[in-house]
Formats: sequence, C-alpha cells, structure tokens
Amino acid sequence: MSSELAIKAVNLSKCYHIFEQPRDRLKQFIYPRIQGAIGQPTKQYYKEFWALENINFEVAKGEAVGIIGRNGSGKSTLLQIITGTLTPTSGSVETKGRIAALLELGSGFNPEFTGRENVYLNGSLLGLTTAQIDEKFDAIAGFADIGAHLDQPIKTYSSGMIVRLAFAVQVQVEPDILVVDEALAVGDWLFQKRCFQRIEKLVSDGTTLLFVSHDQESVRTLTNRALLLNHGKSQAWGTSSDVVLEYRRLLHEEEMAYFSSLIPEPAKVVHETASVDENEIEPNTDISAVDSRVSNARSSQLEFGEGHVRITGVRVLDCNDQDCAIFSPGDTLKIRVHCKTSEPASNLNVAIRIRNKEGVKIYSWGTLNQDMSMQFSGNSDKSFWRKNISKNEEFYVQFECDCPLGMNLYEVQAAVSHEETPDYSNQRILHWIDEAAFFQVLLRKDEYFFGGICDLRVHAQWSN
Ligand SMILES: Nc1ncnc2c1ncn2[C@@H]1O[C@H](COP(=O)(O)OP(=O)(O)OP(=O)(O)O)[C@@H](O)[C@H]1O
Repeated sequence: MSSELAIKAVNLSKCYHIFEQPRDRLKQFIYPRIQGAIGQPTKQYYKEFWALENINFEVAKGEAVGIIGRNGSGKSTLLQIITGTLTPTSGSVETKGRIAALLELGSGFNPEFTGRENVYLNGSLLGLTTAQIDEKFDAIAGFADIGAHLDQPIKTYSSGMIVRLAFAVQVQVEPDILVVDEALAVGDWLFQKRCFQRIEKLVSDGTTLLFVSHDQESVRTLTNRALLLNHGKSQAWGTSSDVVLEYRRLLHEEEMAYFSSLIPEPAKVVHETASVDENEIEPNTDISAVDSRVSNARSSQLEFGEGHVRITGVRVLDCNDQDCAIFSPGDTLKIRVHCKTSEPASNLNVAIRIRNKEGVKIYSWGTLNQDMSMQFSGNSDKSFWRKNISKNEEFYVQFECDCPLGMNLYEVQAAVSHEETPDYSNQRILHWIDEAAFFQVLLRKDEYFFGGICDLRVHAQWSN
C-alpha cells in the first residue's frame, strides 16, 4: 500500500451463514466432515447472506470519509472488518497506524471496573504505557466531564456517560485512524458539539476519519468523501455532498415505491356523478358505485368512532370527477367523503385532514367551518349542521380546491362528528379514518415552479 494511504480495501466481501434452526448449526459442524470422510458429497445446512460484496476504496492519510446507507446496508460490518474485529470472507483491507474506534457502546470497557480503571485498561489496549496514560489522564477526565462518577463502576453509568468516557479515551490517544459509528448520537447535544469540534481538530492535525452516521448534515460537514452502501454493495463513492445527494435520491425512490403501493390504481369510470358545486353539500346522492379499492387502501386498524354515521369511502377526484392519484399544483382537486347513517342524525360535521408524508398536518377543514361562515353572512338555514338525515341514508360531501400543495405524497384523514353546538365546543366523533386515501403532487416539467410545502402565490417586484 502506498505510504500516502491510511486504508485500502480490495474486493472486500463478508458472507454470514444463516441457520434456520439452532440444530442446523450443529449439523453443519458434524455432518460435512463425516460426509467428506466417507467420500460422499457434502451438504450445506445454512443459507448464505452477503452483508458486503466486492467493496473497493482507498482513503488517503488525513482524509475524512463518511459511510452512509440504510439500516442493514453493511456499514457496521465494514467498520468491524477495518478495525480488525471481524474477518472478511474474501478480499482484503490494509490499514496504517493506530486505530481508535468508537463502535459499540463502551466496547472495551469492563463493567465491574471503575471509570478510572477502565481508562487505564482501554489506554493500554490502544498501546499506551501507564506513564503515557498518567500524562493524559487529566485531559481524558476533563473531556468526559462525569465528575465523581469516574470512581464508580461502569455498570452504574448511563449510556451517555459511557459514551463520554469512551470518546474521551479514544480521542486523547491521538489515533492515526479514528473510526466513529453512531455511538455519538447517545450523548446530549452539548457533548456532541464538543465531540464534533474535537474530531475536526484531530482531522486538521492529520488523523484519518471514518465516520458512520444517518445524519446527512454531519456527514456533509465532517467529511470530504463518502461511500454509500446499499444492500452490501457500493452504490456511490465520491465527494460527500454528491454521495449524500445520491443517498437522498435512494431514500426518495424507496419512499415513492412505498407510497405508490398504498395509492390505489386510478379507478375506471364506474358511474357518472353530477359535478358538485364547490361549496355545495349534497345529501342523498347515489354512491352505490364507490370504488371499493379506494376504501380498501387503508387498514381497518386505523379507524374509530361511535358509528351511527359511518364513512363508507373516500375518493380523490380530478376536474372530470375521475378517480385520480396524481396532481400538479393548480389542478382541480376534489375529495369526496361518502357516508351512511344507521340511525337518524343531525348536527353533523364532515371533515378532512391532509398530511404530508412527514406527517405534518397541512390542512384541516370541515362542513362546520363552512356553516360558521354562512352564519356570519346570515344564511345559516342552509347549513349542513341543521340538516336532519334519516336512517340508512347515504350521502357524500365533496371538498374541492385548486391544488396549492407542493411536491409530496399526501394522506387524507376523514372524520364525521356530531357537534352539539356549531362552534366545535362539544364534539363526539362518529367515525374517524386515518389513511382514508392517498394522492401525490408532482411538479410539471418546464412549468411554473415553487419549492416548499405549499404555494403562497407570491409575486416578486423589482425595484431599484
Ligand atoms: N452475525 C451476523 N449474522 C448474520 N447476519 C448478520 C450478522 N451481523 C450482521 N448481519 C446482517 O448483515 C447486514 C449488515 O449489517 P450491518 O450491521 O453491517 O448494517 P448497518 O448498515 O451497520 O445497519 P445499521 O444502520 O442498522 O446499524 C444486516 O442485514 C444484518 O442483519
């Protein structure tokens, strides 16, 4: 390996043997030997799982490299091979200099020993003499900042205290290569900030850093190159900002695939319904042909309520009253909530909530909001709240707008409630459904563009 390099991995692969049952492990230990001895073909009692496949990369001395990827993508396996706690199935890794690793919480600590004793134990494992540890002890204790706990056994420490002490030892030995896994996430934000500052100082003094984190911003700020692992394979290797972007793209793709599986296929036209005026509520409309796939898109776990008025389906429709799952900003977006009574009902409020995929409530609105505004304009007689609806009656309420939403995936929650008074002050939920429907908003290429969660319809003015 060139003297300029700190780490060189060549065709690194790791295969785990997965045994379906514990006794298969024993069988694997015994039978193939016997089968081999008597000249029979040997049988395999495990399945192979490749946690890493043909990973190649080189890290120059003093370089800071991030390793990112989804859970189970192979990051810890790779770090363990680099630090020598795991052997690869094939390929090789070479490292130069003293490696300090902050991998599993407090690994290398003896829980029965005090913090002070563990500092000496850990220091000696890292190759320091007692005299060298004596010299560094005050700096280590100062960085860990755990006060009198230093003379208590480690088993009495909180996870944050363990990580403080572990980090303090690792960084004070001034390693040639520092390997940091997710462990820092355990510390409080002030400690994390101090760790990051210390890591930056070590890197600027020439330490090589391998840093695994799910926090894309830390990877971008702390490292200059990064490796993206995906199902054990190297998906991207380059500048940290490029690789973090690639990681976002990967996460986005997977989220899209997940949400599209929840969004029902746009339904065929199954019946013609009259176009409903924006503010009109139409009881007694035929809903016999509500596409069952729309209501089937949710799990029955996600609903509750007293139940004498039930939501029988929620449909998302376009300007032609066609079931639609994809919209662009400005498109007519209709959400139709179909209900059925099992007893006579009145004082109803039918409402929707729209949440984006991050779970942020973007909007909630119900018929009572409209009734209230009718009341202000002295036209409250027509309010939905005052309507008496007979037993076994089916009706729907349609909410309609010009879609003001930004690019995202959206969940519709729907609810019907009994409101004792027309001001939401005394409410009984009759039926509430989470994940009643989903839709997506995509921006059309080469058209009006905005960023963020909703369109504020801002106009820019130039003046000089
Ligand atoms: N001893 C083992 N036996 C079998 N499979 C294992 C073993 N150790 C890890 N694996 C599997 O190898 C894959 C990679 O695991 P690894 O811990 O390296 O992932 P990771 O990227 O560090 O995940 P995370 O972000 O969740 O920490 C996972 O699918 C894991 O289940």
